[in-house]
Amino acid sequence: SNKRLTPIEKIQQSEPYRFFLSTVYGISDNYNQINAISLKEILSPEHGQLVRSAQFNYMFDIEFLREQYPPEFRLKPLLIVHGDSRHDNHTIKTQCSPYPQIEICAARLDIPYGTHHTKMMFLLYETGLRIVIHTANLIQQDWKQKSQGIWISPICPKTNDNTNESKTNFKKDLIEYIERYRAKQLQFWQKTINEHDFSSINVHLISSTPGRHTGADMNKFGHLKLRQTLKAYLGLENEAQYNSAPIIGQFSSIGSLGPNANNWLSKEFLTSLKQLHSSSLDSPELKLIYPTVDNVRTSLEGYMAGGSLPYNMQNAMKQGWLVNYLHKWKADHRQRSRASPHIKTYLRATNDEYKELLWFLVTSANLSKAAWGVLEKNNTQLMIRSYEIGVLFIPKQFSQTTFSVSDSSSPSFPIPYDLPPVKYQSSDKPWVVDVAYKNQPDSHGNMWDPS
Ligand SMILES: O=C(O)c1cnc2c(C(=O)O)cccc2c1O
Repeated sequence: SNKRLTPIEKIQQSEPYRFFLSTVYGISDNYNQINAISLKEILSPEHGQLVRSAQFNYMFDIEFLREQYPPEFRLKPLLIVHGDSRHDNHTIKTQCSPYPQIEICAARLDIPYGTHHTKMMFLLYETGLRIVIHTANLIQQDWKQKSQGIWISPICPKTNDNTNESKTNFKKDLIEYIERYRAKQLQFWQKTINEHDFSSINVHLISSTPGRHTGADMNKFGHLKLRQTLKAYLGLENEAQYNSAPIIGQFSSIGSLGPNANNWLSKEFLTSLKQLHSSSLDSPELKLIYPTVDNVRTSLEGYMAGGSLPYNMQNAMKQGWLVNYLHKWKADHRQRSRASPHIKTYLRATNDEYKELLWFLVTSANLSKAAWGVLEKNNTQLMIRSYEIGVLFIPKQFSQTTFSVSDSSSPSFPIPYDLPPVKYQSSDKPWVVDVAYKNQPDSHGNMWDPS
């Protein structure tokens, strides 16, 4: 149908997953209705009377952000949580100075090269508290022609019984995440989260906080939290049939992964992604989705899209072995093959047909040790450099054994890209941000010369 849905209709229709892609300027409107939402629609006054909000992110354009709030909400208290003086954040104070209602919290980054990647909103309405966890910076270009992922919680009602936990332990995990900032401006929000009933939440929280996590803390963050959650909740009957079930990682940047796959990717990291009780010998296929140079060149933004794909030559040249794992960005079924991905997702399918999923994760975390953590000191500590946050969908929490992907059966899971993934051709190269591309013009007729 060509009916334009209201923000509330979009959220109702997205049940039970509540997982959206950002709307894209330049594709047919039909593909911006179902499981697609804009920042203005997320902040729409339709959801209720806003009391105050908090915006966790990496990059901010405060004027742009304010414009996305309805005029009547622009005077409400707003807390900005950012990483200390990274990127253009040293201008945060300047951008916020005209607005006394905006408070600023600089997240401590005690480990070098860590970043505050987390992208999250706390929206406190008179009727309750909504959490939004997503992948987009708060700048216009991140919400215009890219593929971004967004999970929108129900509005959790106020309660005086602070034990109202979800079956996924979401409330406790979120409070533990916030506590790691050790920031007084977040104490109000810790208290507020505690005072709301989270029992309607059906996703697990997978977050990262900077630190050298040991002992009981080891499984609280990063890839060990994912490993432990999958182990505890996947609960598969005769799981042996899934030992070689394929795993997909999809992201918008890649860190330094070491001289070969065994260094971290296919040992430590893959062990967490494939977590099933039986440590079977068959190793599942790990397929990685990351844009080719041609994906970027032919995208709606052209080479400019590559500015948000900061995979640098210094890392790329050390890990040529990675190309064998790489697959193109292709999202024809969502009409987003040209909407460059800034979303990050990880999933496991039941088999090579990719008709059903065992689990699905949308997160801020790219493919890097800084985001997911790396085991140190003989596997007694997990060292994480950055703040990250994401939500994990497990079929059991939705009273299903697997998530159906085919549109036929409902409620099919709204996957962001086409499955099965398409391997790089021999002529394909991964996009690298700091090299020039001058032999073929992009969709705007421009070349890319970063020097
Ligand atoms: O979304 C993010 O958290 C994020 C973080 N970092 C970058 C960088 C960089 O760190 O150099 C360059 C370009 C885009 C991003 C970006 O989008």
